[in-house]
Order: sequence, then C-alpha cells, then structure tokens
Amino acid sequence: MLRPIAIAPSILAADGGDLSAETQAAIEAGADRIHLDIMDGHFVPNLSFGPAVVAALRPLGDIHFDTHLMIAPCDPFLEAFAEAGSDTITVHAEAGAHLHRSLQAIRALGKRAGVAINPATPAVAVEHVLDLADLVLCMTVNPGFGGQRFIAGMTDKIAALCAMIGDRPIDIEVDGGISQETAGLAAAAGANVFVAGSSVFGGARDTYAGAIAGIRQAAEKGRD
Ligand SMILES: O=C(CO)[C@H](O)[C@H](O)COP(=O)(O)O
Repeated sequence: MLRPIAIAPSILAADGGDLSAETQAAIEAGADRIHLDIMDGHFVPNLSFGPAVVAALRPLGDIHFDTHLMIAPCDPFLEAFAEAGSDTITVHAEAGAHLHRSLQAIRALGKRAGVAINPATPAVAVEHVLDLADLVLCMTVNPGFGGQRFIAGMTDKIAALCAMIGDRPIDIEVDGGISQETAGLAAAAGANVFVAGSSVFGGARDTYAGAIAGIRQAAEKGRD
C-alpha cells in the first residue's frame, strides 16, 4: 500500500521566541503538517510547551496539527490538547497503563489517534491496538531532544510495522534525525510521514522551503 508522503516540521527546533512566525514560515514553505512535541520532564528528560501554545498557533491556518505527547500520565491531558486544536494526538505505548483506553478516548474526542514507540520497544507492542490507531510513530531517536542522530537500526522495525499494518489506512511516521540524508532510508522501509526539526528550522527562514522539498524528494526517491 502506497501511503501519501507528508512532511511535518517539528517546532521544537524553531525559534521559541517567535513561534507564530516560525510556524507560519513552515506552512508557507510547504509543510503538510505541523508537529508539536509535548514534553513533561518526567516521561522524557526535557520540558517543552502545553496546550495554550497549541491553541495560540491554531489560528495560523487549517494545516494538520500533529501533536506528540511525551507525557505520563497522558489521559488527563487528552481533552485539553483536543480543544487546543490538535488533529492527531499521539500517545506513547510506554507512557500509560491502558493504551487501548487512551486511544479510545482520543477517538471519542473526534481526533485521529496515534501510538508512538521508543527505539527499545518492539513493533509488536502496537499489534493489539491497530484497530484503534490512525498513525503509528516509530521513534528513530530516544525522545526528549531534537538534533540527535537517526538510529539506522530502526529501519527493520519500520518494515516490521509496515508488514503488520498491511492495508489498514494507518500512517507510519518517523521522528528523530530525519533529513535529506535519512528520509530515503525510512521511506524505503515503509514510512510515509516524516517529522523534521533541526533539518528544517536549523537554517535561516529562506531555507525552509528547500529543506522541506529536499526531504520530500529523498522520501520519494527512497520508494523507487
Ligand atoms: O520528538 C522529538 C524529540 O523527542 C523531535 O520531534 C525530534 O527529535 C525531531 O527533531 P530532529 O529532527 O531535530 O531530530
């Protein structure tokens, strides 16, 4: 099954003092989705931002907001991120005692439900929730920080997820170290949604369009 390619710049790597302008610039540069990394200093060893920031950015456009919750527990915050304007809400398989219930709750809020797995978590961890998932996120770095190196060994897991998911209409997203150099490897293994932080926001604003186009081209080529 050939899923549509989408590039999702992560504003974690953007200028935090100018998030509206940075998000607007990414939209104008051709982003398909905006990736919002939510960190709690507990599930991951870093803090980022909360639903108020997501809500503040929402009026910038009707682009898909892809919210990645790196928080535990996650259930108490699902409604807030739904109300803030998230389109997809992704929770970690490792973050909650009741993953099935969390995904049900996201769907009940009228949002697309995503499930993420860390590099050390096997693909089989999501097997029994696929009927409740619209997106599976394979972390290609350990979550918590941008700017890390893509873990090449994750391509086998992406391929295993792809085989497990089969023809279900579920996005296969990769996050961490995605660039023009690595997007092709992930695409060849079956990924179709590419989160990119530092490889987009690491340059000046007039380079964002070229960076997004380059990642898209690399992903398309990786499928050949
Ligand atoms: O989820 C994340 C970190 O936990 C970030 O989205 C991810 O690391 C993207 O940043 P970069 O592209 O710079 O690796």
